[in-house]
Amino acid sequence: MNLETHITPGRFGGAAGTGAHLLVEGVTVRFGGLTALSEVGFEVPEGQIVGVIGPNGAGKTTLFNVVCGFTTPQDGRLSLDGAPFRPRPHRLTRHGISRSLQGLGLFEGLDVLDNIMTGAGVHARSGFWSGLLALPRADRDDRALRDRAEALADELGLGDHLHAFPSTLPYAVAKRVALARTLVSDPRLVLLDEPAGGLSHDDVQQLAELITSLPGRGCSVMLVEHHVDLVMSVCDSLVVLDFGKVIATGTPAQVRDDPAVAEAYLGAEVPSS
Ligand SMILES: Nc1ncnc2c1ncn2[C@@H]1O[C@H](COP(=O)(O)OP(=O)(O)OP(=O)(O)O)[C@@H](O)[C@H]1O
Repeated sequence: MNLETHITPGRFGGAAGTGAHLLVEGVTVRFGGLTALSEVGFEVPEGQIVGVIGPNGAGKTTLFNVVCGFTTPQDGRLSLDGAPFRPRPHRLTRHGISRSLQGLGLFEGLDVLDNIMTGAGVHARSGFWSGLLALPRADRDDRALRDRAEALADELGLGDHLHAFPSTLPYAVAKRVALARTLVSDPRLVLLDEPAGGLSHDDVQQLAELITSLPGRGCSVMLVEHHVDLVMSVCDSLVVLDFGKVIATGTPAQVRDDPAVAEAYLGAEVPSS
């Protein structure tokens, strides 16, 4: 479906920076006898959009899970802005990182605005005790977060849906709510896992517009995606995985012309544009 809304230029609040620098080195993950990732290395430079692609079972989700902290590699290192980084899923926002998972993952009992606000993470709120005791600082923080979530919802064309519940929304709108939730913490690195899944051609166009706006808003982006056209059109560089190994890296044009990539996608068309 066509949302008939467009991304309103603007920013999500906070000063635009350059985005974080993520470095992944020598990451190996084994599940029993199966090596899902073998000495994988790549980087997401400051303010760049880096796509991770590869055929089914190549290791994309496993790599995403390593960067989110869902999976601990048997070997390898991560660093963020030059410092050693050991990701923990519930502490990502403290590092200025935000992620969107496959599908929606929205809270059915919360309306759109509250769903977006959950993306700020607990650290954005006042301390537990001041919140529990309803101290003024908790109210102030809550209002500021609410204002930020509303402004972001407006930017993403969700202003008319603030008090709707997720189950009443068309899929593409709900997907946009999930993205707004990812962005409300004002991240410096956004990790996107198949954001185009289930979207129509027009919706993917709008998603491309949003993703390409992120570096200008102080975000670096790691994009794991099956939708090769999207990846080719928005990414500064690509990492191609096959059977858990990096088989190619480079600009979209370099990767498209790489025979190893064509072979890995055997039968699948590597787009010409
Ligand atoms: N928890 C797990 N236990 C055992 N094997 C796993 C586990 N997670 C992934 N694998 C295996 O690791 C390999 C890489 O899987 P992964 O899901 O990372 O690939 P992918 O590139 O994301 O695939 P797809 O595009 O189909 O989602 C596959 O062979 C998969 O079966």
